[in-house]
Amino acid sequence: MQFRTYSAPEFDPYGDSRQPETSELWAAPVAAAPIDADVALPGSKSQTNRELVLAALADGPSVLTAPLHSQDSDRMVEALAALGTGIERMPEPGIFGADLRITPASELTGSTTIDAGQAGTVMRFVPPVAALALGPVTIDADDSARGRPMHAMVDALRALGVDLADEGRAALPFTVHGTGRVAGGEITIDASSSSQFVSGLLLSAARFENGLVLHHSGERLPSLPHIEMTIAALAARGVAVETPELGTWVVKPQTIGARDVTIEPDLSNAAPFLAAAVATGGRVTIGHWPAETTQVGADLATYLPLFGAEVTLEGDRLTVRGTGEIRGVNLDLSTGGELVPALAALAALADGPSEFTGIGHIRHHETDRLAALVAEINGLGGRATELEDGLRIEPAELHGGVWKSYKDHRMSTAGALIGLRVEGVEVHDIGATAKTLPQFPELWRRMVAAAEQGALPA
Ligand SMILES: O=C(O)C1=C[C@@H](OP(=O)(O)O)[C@@H](O)[C@H](O)C1
Ligand SMILES: C=C(OP(=O)(O)O)C(=O)O
Repeated sequence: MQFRTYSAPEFDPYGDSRQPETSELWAAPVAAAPIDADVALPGSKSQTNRELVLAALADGPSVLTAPLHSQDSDRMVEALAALGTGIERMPEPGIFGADLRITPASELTGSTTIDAGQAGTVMRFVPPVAALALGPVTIDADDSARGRPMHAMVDALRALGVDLADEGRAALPFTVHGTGRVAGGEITIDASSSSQFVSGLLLSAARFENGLVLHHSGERLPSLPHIEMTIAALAARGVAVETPELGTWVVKPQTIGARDVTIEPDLSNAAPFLAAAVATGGRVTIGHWPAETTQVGADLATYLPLFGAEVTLEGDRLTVRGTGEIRGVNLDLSTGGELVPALAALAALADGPSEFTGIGHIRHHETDRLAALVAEINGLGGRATELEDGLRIEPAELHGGVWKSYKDHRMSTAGALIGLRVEGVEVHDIGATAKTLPQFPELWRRMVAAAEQGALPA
């Protein structure tokens, strides 16, 4: 018998991840001394949400150890449970919440509504799963996220033979009229606004009757490491994705294997913490750093030395030491758009000019991140300008003021980073960090406090 045991967290040391936007201003703590801290981080959003989808489509139960518990992962759990997946919280939670046991539905069922919240991974990974369910599935998102691009997914599903009602808008909300089967076949999409269209289609493709031959036709393809993460997650479950040429992926119809997986810490959420060491000439160490990973946050180990930091990896502990100097950098961040807010905040504190390019697509993230970063950095006296596909940030004396988050978790953490060095920065809506890291305010407070009291254990 199918069971649906997912319920509100009994163990949630940091409160409800569904917390509403707060209108309060959060006084960003100033680092009175160079940061000197060990920081432990919860699981990767991108890995958690991929493994949840694959576990729901697999041929038997899977256990996820150390998954993320945040708004984005909660929305994914709820979406898959609404389609009939059994998701059970295991006893004896770790410091960041319970492990999860996922039991696939014998038949995915529709006649339900799914709320993607703000999660790009839910809005782009779940529609193909909904197409495999029997009955209509309406997918919606927060008001602030309804404008995020969905046309590539709408067109792709229709080309694969799926009946989809979108009132001609190619945007959320829309209804997928699942019949319990997807024909599949060969299609071409333009994924230049988000790699998540490719990942979302590949995750479900092995369950399509004819598999999938997917071509990307746009002028650029951002976030390639995230597509590699999708391919690696599929490979670990026995599903081969062939890439006969750049921009083409082939998946044959096959079984997705059940598998127990330990989720890595979220290395993109490591960005503001590691950058804090650079900003204050201090030290931050993050434990459980994976030796090998497809997470793009691993590139921080090559990016931060360009700003003047020293980076060392001893065992599974990555340490960043600031040298007191913060250099300007020129970086193509097309592979790692989600690192931009933290690196732009660091650049705003640098002694020389910086340029970040290859990131036009981040105008479609939680907010238009190029416009938001320019507005907020300049609002504190900085000198940031928008480029066609990026940002230029020149040195300037910054002053305190309100830093707006635009409901974007990475804007909130970028404001906190500047606030370490600039007195009087008040972040509007630090609660936005609940999207992927509900513990952020507490972890940040402890990191800053550790500067005066000695390092906290990871
Ligand atoms: O597949 C994923 O898990 C993600 C892919 C990327 O999306 P884009 O390609 O839209 O930038 C990234 O920015 C996002 O945070 C997570
Ligand atoms: C772009 C991001 O999120 P999403 O998965 O919602 O696209 C992000 O976390 O930086």
